[in-house]
Amino acid sequence: MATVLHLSEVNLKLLQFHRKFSKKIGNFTILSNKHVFFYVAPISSPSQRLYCTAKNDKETQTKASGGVLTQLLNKSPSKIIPTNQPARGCFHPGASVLSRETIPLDGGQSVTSIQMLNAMLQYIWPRDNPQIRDRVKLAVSLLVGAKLMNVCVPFIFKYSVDYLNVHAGTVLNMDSAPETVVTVATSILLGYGIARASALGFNELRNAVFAKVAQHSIRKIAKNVFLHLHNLDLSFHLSRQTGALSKTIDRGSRGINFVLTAMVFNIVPTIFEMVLVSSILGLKCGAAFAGISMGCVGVYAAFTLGITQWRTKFRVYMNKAENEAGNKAIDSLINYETVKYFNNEKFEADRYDHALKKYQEASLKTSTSLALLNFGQNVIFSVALSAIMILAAKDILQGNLTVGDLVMVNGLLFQLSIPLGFLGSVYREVRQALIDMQTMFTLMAMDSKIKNKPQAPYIYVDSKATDIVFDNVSFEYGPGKTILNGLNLRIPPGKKVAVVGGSGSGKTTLVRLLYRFFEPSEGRILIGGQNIKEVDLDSLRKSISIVPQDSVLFHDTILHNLRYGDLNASRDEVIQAAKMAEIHDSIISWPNGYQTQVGERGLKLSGGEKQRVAIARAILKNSPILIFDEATSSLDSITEYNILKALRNATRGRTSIVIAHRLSTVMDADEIFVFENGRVTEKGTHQMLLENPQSLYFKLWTTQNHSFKEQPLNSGTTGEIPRS
Ligand SMILES: N[C@@H](CCC(=O)N[C@@H](CS)C(=O)NCC(=O)O)C(=O)O
Repeated sequence: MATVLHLSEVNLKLLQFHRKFSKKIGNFTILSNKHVFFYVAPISSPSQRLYCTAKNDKETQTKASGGVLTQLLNKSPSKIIPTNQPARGCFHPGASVLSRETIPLDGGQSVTSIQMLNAMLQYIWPRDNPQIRDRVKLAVSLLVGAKLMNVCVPFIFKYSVDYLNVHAGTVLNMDSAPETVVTVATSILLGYGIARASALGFNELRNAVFAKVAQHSIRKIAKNVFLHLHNLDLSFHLSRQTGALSKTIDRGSRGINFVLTAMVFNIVPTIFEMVLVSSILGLKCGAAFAGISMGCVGVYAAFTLGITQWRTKFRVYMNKAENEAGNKAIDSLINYETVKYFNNEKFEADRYDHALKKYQEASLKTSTSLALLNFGQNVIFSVALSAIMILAAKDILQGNLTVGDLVMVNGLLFQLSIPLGFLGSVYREVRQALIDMQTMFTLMAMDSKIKNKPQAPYIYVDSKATDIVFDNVSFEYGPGKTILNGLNLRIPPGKKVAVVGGSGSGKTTLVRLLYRFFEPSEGRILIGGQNIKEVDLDSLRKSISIVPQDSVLFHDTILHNLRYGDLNASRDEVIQAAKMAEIHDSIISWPNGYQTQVGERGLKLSGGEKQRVAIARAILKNSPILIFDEATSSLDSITEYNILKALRNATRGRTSIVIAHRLSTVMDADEIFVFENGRVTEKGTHQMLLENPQSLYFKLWTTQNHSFKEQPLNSGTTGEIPRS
C-alpha cells in the first residue's frame, strides 16, 4: 500500500515538532521536491494492530509518524531512498519479509542457531556487568511472579464460585450470619481483582526491568559489529554496498531484540504457564486433565507451525509485490516529464495496476490462509476445552469436583490460549530474526587479512631523514588483474615527488599499498628502512596524511569536518589550518560560519571547497608524509590555482607524493615518476622530461595541450591568476 503526498500538504510545523523523533528512517521516500512516497504497512485488522502496536512496536510507530518525513525533507530532493522497507510485522517490524536480499559473505564461517543463542546469552548475562545480571534475575523473578499470580486468578474465581454456590440464598433465609457471608464473598472477589492486577503489574514491571537488558545487549552488539566492520579490509568494503552493511547491522540487532523479547515475553512464559497449568490440572483434577491440556497444546503447536510454514510464501509474494508496486510508482513519478513527453500516462497506470493486481492476489492468499490458521487453532482449542469440560462435568456429577473447579479449568485453559494465539506469528518472525542474526554473526566471524603482528614496533619517521622505497613491488587485485609489476621507486626525505600516468597505471594502488590497505604480492615497501609489514599498523597510518581523490565529508558542521584531521585540535588550530588551506575566508562569509552544516557527504560544498577541507584536515593531522591523490582533479583552473597554493603551504618541509593526472599541478615537483603498466618508465624533473620528445611525459603534456604558465607557484603568491 502506498500513497504519494504533496509536500505542500504536509504540515511542516508538525514535522518540525516531530524532529526530535527523527532518528528512525522508516517508510517514506522523497520522490522529488514536490512529492513524498508514503509507505503504509499492511496490518490485517485494527484489533491486531492495536495489540501488536501496544505490545511490541510502540516506539517505532510513534517515531515513524513524522520524524522520518522531517529527516527526509532535510535531504537533497534529488536523493532517492529505495523503499525496500519491509512490511511491518507485529512483533518485529520488518521481520516478516523473508525475501530480503542478503549480502554475500564469502570468507565468513556460517554460524548455527545454537552458536547465535550462545553468543546472545553472553550479552544478556555479561560476566563483567553485575548490574545487568541483577536485572535479568529480577526480570525472571517478576516473570515467575506474574505467571503465579496469573494462575491464581482462576483459583480465586473457583473459590468464589464454590463459596457463593454453598451460600446461595443464605442472606434471604437468615439462617447464617449474612454479614460474614457478604464479607467473605467480597474479600474473595477483591482477592481476584488484586491477583489480576498483580499479574499485569508484574508483567509490566518485568518489561521495564528487562528493557534495559535488551537495549544494553543490542547496543553492545551493534557497536561490536560496527567496530568489526571498521577492522575488516578495504577489499571487503570495496566489494560491499555500504547500504547493505548498515541494513545487516540494523536487521541483525533488531533480530536480536526480537528473539530476546519473544523468548522473555512470549516463549519462555508460555512454556512455564503450560507446565504450571498442566501440573495444577494433573494434581487437582487428575492425569486425564493434564493429558488433554498437554495433548491440545502439542496438536495446536504442530498445526500452527505446519500451516505457518506453508503460508509464509504468500507473505513473501505479498511483500515482493508490494515493493514492486512501490518501485513502479516511484520510477514512474520520477519520470513525470518523460511520461508526458510520450503521452504514456495510461501505459504507466496499467503497469502500476498490474503490480497492484499481483499484490492484491498475494494479499488475498495471505488473508485467507490466516483465516484458515485462526479457524484451525480455534477448532483444536475448542475441542480440547469441550473434552476437558465434559470430563470435569462427569467428576462434578460423581462428587469428585465442584462447579468452581469447572470454572477454574476453563479459566486456566482460556488464559493459556491468549499467548498461543500468536504462536504462528512468533514462530515466523523468530525464524526471520534468526536469518537476520545469522547474516550479522557471519559478518562478525569474518577475519581481516591485514593485521598487526604481535608486539610490532611503532614506525619511526623523520621527514628530514626518512625515505620511502618501493622495492620490486608487484600487486594484483585478482587473478589476471595485475596493477603493479615489479615497481622500483625511491622517494627522498623532505622532497615533493609526483606520480603521473594514464588511468589504471597503478598510481592510486601505490597509495593503498603505502597505507597497507592491501599487501603486495611480491616485494617490500620500506619507510626509513622499516618494512611497513613489520611495524604497528596504527602508527604507520598516523605517519601519513592524505588528500584523497574524492573528498567525502561527514553530515555535520564544517568545524567538525575540519577537526576530523585531529579531534583534539583547538578551534584556533582548526582556523589556522583552514587559513593555510585557503578556505577560511569562504567559511566566514557563510551565515553560520564554522557552524555551517555541510549536508550529506558534503553536498552543500563545491568540489573545490571540499578539496580544501581535505587539505586542511591533512594539515591538522600533521604527519611527516603527505599524499595528494589527484587533489585537483575535475576543478576549474582558478580553483585549481588556489588549491595549488594551499597544497604548497601544506607540503613545505614534508615528504610528499603528489599523484596527478593534470601535469600542470606537478611542474614544480622535485622529481616526477611516470607510470606505465605498473612500472616507472621515466623519471626526472618537468624540464628534463620535456627535453625528450619521445617520452610519454612529453606526449601527455602535449595531449593535454597545456597552456598553463610554466612558472612555479611561489608560496603566498598574490599575483595574477594564470588562465588557460
Ligand atoms: N493466530 C495466528 C495469527 C496471529 C495474528 O493475528 N498475528 C498478527 C500479527 S501479531 C497478524 O497480523 N498476522 C498476519 C499474518 O500472520 O498474516 C498465529 O498464531 O499466527
